[in-house]
Amino acid sequence: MPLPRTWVRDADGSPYDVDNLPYGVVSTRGTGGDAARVGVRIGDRVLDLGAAARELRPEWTPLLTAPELNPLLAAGPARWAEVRAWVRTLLTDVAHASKLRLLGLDEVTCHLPVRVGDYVDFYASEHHATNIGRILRPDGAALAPNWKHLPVGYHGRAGSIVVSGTGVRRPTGQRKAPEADAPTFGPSTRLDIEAELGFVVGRSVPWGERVAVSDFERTVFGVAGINDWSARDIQAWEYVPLGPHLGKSFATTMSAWVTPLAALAVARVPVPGQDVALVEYLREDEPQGYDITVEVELNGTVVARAPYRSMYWSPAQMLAHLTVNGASLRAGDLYASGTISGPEPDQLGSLMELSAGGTRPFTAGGAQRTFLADGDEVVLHYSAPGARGRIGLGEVRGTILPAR
Ligand SMILES: O=C(O)/C=C/C(=O)CC(=O)CC(=O)O
Ligand SMILES: [Ca+2]
Ligand SMILES: [Mg+2]
Repeated sequence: MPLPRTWVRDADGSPYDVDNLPYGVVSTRGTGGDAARVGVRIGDRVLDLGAAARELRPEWTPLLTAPELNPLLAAGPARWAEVRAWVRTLLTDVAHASKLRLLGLDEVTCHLPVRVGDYVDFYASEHHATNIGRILRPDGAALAPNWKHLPVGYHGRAGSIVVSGTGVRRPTGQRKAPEADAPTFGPSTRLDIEAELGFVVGRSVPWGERVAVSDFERTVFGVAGINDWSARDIQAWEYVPLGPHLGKSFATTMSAWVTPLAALAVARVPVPGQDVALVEYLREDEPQGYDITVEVELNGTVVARAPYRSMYWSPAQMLAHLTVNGASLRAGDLYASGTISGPEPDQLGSLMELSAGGTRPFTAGGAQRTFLADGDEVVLHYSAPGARGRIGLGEVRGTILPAR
């Protein structure tokens, strides 16, 4: 069966074709702007879904005219499928063209797409965990004894999640060189990135219930790009024994576009292989990940291509773990995979790894770098195989502003 074609100019065959259709929240630029509402990206345009609902599906107005995706997320998987099928019809049947409003990407402001409730960050890459473990704990085992028995994670700070394009202020805090007697206070000198994949929860799950690994696809709505900015000097001094805190809570950048799982069916791949027996709630017949690639660009130079398909833990296992103690989920909760690093030296998702703990500078944008300098711009580009060529999952962009 031939794949449906869109009537939207230049969108057919582009990374944002009708097989993709990620959701965002947009308002129109210009005098005063207008109210933020849901939009769908098609080519280099945005379908105003709020306006389409008002005109054509008034019963869906509450889901699609909100300034956040949360009402759509909360509507559940049957509704997600209906809305997606409807959008595809609108964009493939030219009879609808005159009733729709398409906005240029350059005409809109993209807002944080989700009001994030709780945010958890995992540590699911064996390559990353091994590399970081060696750098932070050179005298211990690279992987802690728990690492292959449960997806290690911590609760992050939802309130400092910002949308792609937001400037990131260099944080100030305490840090202590290993040989120093006492800590000092000042701007971080080891500011880093972490290229991650975020999973946006749709279905609410009441307090006391668990999510089985088999319920992943009806619980998670879609994925977003995440940069978990990390101040390595602050982190190294503060993290014992409770884990990451102010070294990470100052900012986390999220892509403007949330790609529904429905768009990623072609990108499903088995995880590389889990080599220890797991307790029952983490057992998945064939744990599946995604063949998503993150290109890490620093000041215009691609410094790494991080392969999500190399992650050890599957997103379904992370979700099952997150709720096994009865913790509830709300529409709009977010969990991130942890830094994506592959086995090769050009597949590392943090500068800490790319610079061997700050000991081996590399070149980006014509200059030497270990960690980030003020004014540096980082862009993470996400893509995956689709039904006809690669699909785009948006970008995560941020420029470092000097410390206050
Ligand atoms: O091993 C540690 O002490 C710290 C690890 C991290 O900083 C990584 C983290 O935030 C989780 C991840 O992104 O993989
Ligand atoms: Ca992280
Ligand atoms: Mg962070």
